[in-house]
Amino acid sequence: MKAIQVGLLGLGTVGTGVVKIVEGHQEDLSNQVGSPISIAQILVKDRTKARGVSIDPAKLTEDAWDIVRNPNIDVIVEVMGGISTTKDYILEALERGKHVVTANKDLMALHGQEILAKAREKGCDVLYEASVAGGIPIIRTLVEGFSSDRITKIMGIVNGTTNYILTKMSQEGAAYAEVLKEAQELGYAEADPTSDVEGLDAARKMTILSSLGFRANVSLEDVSAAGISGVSQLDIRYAKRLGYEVKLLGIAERQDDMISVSVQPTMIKASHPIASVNGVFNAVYVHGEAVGETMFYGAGAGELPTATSIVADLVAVVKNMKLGVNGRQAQLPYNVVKLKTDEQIASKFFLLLHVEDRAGVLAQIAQVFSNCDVSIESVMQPSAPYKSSTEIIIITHQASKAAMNQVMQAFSGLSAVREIKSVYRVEG
Ligand SMILES: NC(=O)C1=CN([C@@H]2O[C@H](COP(=O)(O)OP(=O)(O)OC[C@H]3O[C@@H](n4cnc5c(N)ncnc54)[C@H](OP(=O)(O)O)[C@@H]3O)[C@@H](O)[C@H]2O)C=CC1
Ligand SMILES: N[C@@H](CC=O)C(=O)O
Ligand code: NA
Repeated sequence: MKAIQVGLLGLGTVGTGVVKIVEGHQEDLSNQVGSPISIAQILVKDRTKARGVSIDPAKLTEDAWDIVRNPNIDVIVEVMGGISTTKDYILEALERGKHVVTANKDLMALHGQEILAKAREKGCDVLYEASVAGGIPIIRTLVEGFSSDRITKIMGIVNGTTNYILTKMSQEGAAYAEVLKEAQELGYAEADPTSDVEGLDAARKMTILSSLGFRANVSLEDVSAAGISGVSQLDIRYAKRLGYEVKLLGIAERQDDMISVSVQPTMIKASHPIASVNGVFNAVYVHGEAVGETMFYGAGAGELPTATSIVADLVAVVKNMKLGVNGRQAQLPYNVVKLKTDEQIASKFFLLLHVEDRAGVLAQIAQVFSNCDVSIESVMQPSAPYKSSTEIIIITHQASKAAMNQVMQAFSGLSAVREIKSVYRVEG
């Protein structure tokens, strides 16, 4: 039986995992697809570098075109990362009739529609399960499992690095920079970890999830993103005291034909299942009109979990090859995005203010909320380490983002408010 020939672009954290799984599970894999799977060629930057797996050096190349233009290669597995040049390799591979499996959320969030359109034109598969929530089969779930439903909300912890950092800060009081370094050493963080900590990686993943879940042409510019670099130990302590956890949440919501997609550090009720997702683990909560609430949990990054999704996609491609149905599954969106305005996006909010500690200040603060038509759910004045000033924590009822912006603006002109220390969206 002729082996399926795979060209592997990249032999880093994920690529090494792919080699281990394809080799270690070879018998199982070939039983499922009816042919052996062989990794025929591998792209690396540096052929002399020591690798975590034993590789026949003759398979290594430093020139991607050797693989992309190799007529014997059936499937390209892209785990090298990067956007512009990588897109050229993938489009050329598709042009030549090769199927593509990729973990590259940066590329799929920015150029997914173009790549999927080319795949469809050429009758090729492009599968990208590993690109969101590493080892959790969430893309397959949205596309196939929920094909019968209308999804109204997707809420996810989709970045392992930031969840790892927030968990260590919350459970061990660890310092941000130190934990980020650990996450990098463990292979969770992106080559440039700014995209993890500033929310861009999660925004890219939410672009992919919301496009698939809402079957709409969501683009990265439609997603508002904020990261965790401003989250302090104080915020985490106050959140806990009030029964919340701080998590970097991607939140995509749909009401009729209006949607909103955002990524931000969020205070989530400790009793919500997503609040107990810790460490490098990811979770995606999906609400559908018919199914109600569901949640999917697992490792969101790391060598073997991510490689599991890559190899599962490889199996799907080969099964399609056997059935002669490649290229039929590329999901092109058929709903046109209408983004909610700030007046239409509503949530509860947490505010931590540093204010003057004298008569009438609380009344002035309450007046601002009243003027902006924002209703207060609770107020707390914890004991704070200041002399003539104090801290006030306010949790609002549901309020529009626009109304909260007005509140902030009013506070910045109020002398009794020395500083708006933090503002969080509140969920659950
Ligand atoms: N790490 C993870 O947990 C996850 C990663 N991903 C995505 O998977 C992809 C790969 O990530 P990861 O394995 O962590 O990355 P690494 O940096 O560990 O590996 C990248 C690999 O690609 C090779 N490479 C990169 N650029 C070039 C180039 N221009 N020419 C030749 N070879 C090149 C490198 O070669 P060399 O080894 O010689 O340096 C290396 O083997 C990324 O898109 C990432 O976002 C997705 C989910 C989880
Ligand atoms: N850097 C990413 C890796 C997976 O996509 C993360 O931390 O989740
Ligand atoms: Na996944």
